[in-house]
Amino acid sequence: MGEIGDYVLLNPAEMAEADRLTAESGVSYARLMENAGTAVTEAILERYYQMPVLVLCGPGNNGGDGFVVARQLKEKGWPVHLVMHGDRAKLKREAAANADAWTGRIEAFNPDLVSDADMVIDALLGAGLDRDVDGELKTIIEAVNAARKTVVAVDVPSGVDGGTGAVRGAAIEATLTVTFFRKKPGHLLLPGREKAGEVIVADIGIREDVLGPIAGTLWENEPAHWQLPHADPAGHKYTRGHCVVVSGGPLQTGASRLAAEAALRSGAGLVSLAGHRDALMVHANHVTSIMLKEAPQWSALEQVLGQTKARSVVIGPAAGVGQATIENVSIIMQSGAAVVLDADALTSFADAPEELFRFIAFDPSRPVVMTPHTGEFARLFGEIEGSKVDVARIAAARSGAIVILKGSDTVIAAPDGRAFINSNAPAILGTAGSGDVLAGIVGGLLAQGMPGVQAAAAAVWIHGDAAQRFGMPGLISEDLPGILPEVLEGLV
Ligand SMILES: NC(=O)C1=CN([C@@H]2O[C@H](COP(=O)(O)OP(=O)(O)OC[C@H]3O[C@@H](n4cnc5c(N)ncnc54)[C@H](O)[C@@H]3O)[C@@H](O)[C@H]2O)[C@H](O)CC1
Ligand SMILES: [K+]
Repeated sequence: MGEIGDYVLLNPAEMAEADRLTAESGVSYARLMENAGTAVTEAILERYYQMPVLVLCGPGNNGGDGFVVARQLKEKGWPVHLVMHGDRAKLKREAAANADAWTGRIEAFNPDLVSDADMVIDALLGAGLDRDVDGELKTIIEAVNAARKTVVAVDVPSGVDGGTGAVRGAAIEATLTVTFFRKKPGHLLLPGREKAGEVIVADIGIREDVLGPIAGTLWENEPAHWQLPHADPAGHKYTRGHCVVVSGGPLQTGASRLAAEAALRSGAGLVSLAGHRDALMVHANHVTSIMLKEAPQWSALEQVLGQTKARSVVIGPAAGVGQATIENVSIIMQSGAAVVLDADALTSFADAPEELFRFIAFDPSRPVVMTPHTGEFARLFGEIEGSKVDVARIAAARSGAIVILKGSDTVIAAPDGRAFINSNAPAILGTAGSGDVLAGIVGGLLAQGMPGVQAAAAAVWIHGDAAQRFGMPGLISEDLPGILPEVLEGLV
């Protein structure tokens, strides 16, 4: 496990600042570019035997890195062709110097060069991408993608915005991307993540201490960021916290039961399902260690929360959209318990999101975590401009809740601006009930007193790791709670 700072993600402006601070400390840009090219060459030599390679260089420093790679591979005896897009005479300083040091030809693009190569090095555009790709550049990118060669991208696949993961017009589909110093958000956010292939981070001599002044608040979600609650040897089920999960009606009990099972498996000392008697009778056919508490309406739920001393409450999974859920949310928000708002608990406020945000503001001392997918998110927050990280951060600030914006690139954002991009979730996790399990894991961790942001980030990672451990097609949500002990054992 690394340090938190290892997982910070730098957007292009922050990366430029890292370069500048490094240059100030006496490491030249020429040295950084040489090191960048060398890192790419080494990654290639570690993975591949010699083969015919086409290096594509663009008009900026990304192209400069390409000239370094071309020179080094040629020195190793590789057959290298090199194409430059843009005007050779306009290359600046270090890029121009490396173009001068290239002893081979600079060729004009022609699709046969792609067909004749077995590997393509993509050094067309990196952090300097500032507009959509079109014209010859787009033709080159499309020709490379159509040829299905091994493609090694320098820094980011050209056309992917390193800050947001957006594809600007067209983007290279890389097999391997070698980036420098730290990953960029665009390596983890879709669709950029799918274009990048394997991502490796190379040390090019940028000093670690430059991170201090940059002080990024966006990280890849990794266990280094959180500490699971210790099971105190002197503790008992009451000290490990009681999580109450609100049930749906008798024909909609599965979702809340999945959440309850996940909460218990995540280490909550006690878990209760609360709802109508009819629904509890259905649950009774399925659960053993989970308790059942009658709470046909908000006033009874208030009593249950008091009697159980609930430390966390999960509401939403098939809870029903409408007034009853709104009233339940209102009562839960005043109980002092940490709260997980999912699914129907979010949709119930589609017409009056400000009312929900007022409930959240009742008591800023207890965490509220909301777990929307994109549809639920839009119902509460409308259309927000920006990357998935921007959007989640704005929603967290506006609502006062910790927002888990779900997807294969789930983003966790806190009202104070801290955010995490999760990257360990396999595609098999997109299955019915998967979100209910996630809500339950968050509830289980909150019941044990874990701070809200950490509980949210840990739950998302644990959920992804459980699916990875299942590792086969055919995963159903019922499989997940049973895998949680294995995941948790790996973390303590
Ligand atoms: N970060 C580091 O420490 C180091 C980075 N290196 C490499 O440098 C690039 C970033 O270089 P920069 O010159 O800033 O940008 P680019 O090479 O990505 O491109 C700028 C160039 O491209 C033009 N341009 C932008 N968008 C388009 C477009 N859609 N179509 C056509 N042309 C476009 C723009 O006008 C400029 O002319 C970084 O990624 C690293 O690879 C260092 O070499 C090592 C140190
Ligand atoms: K590139």
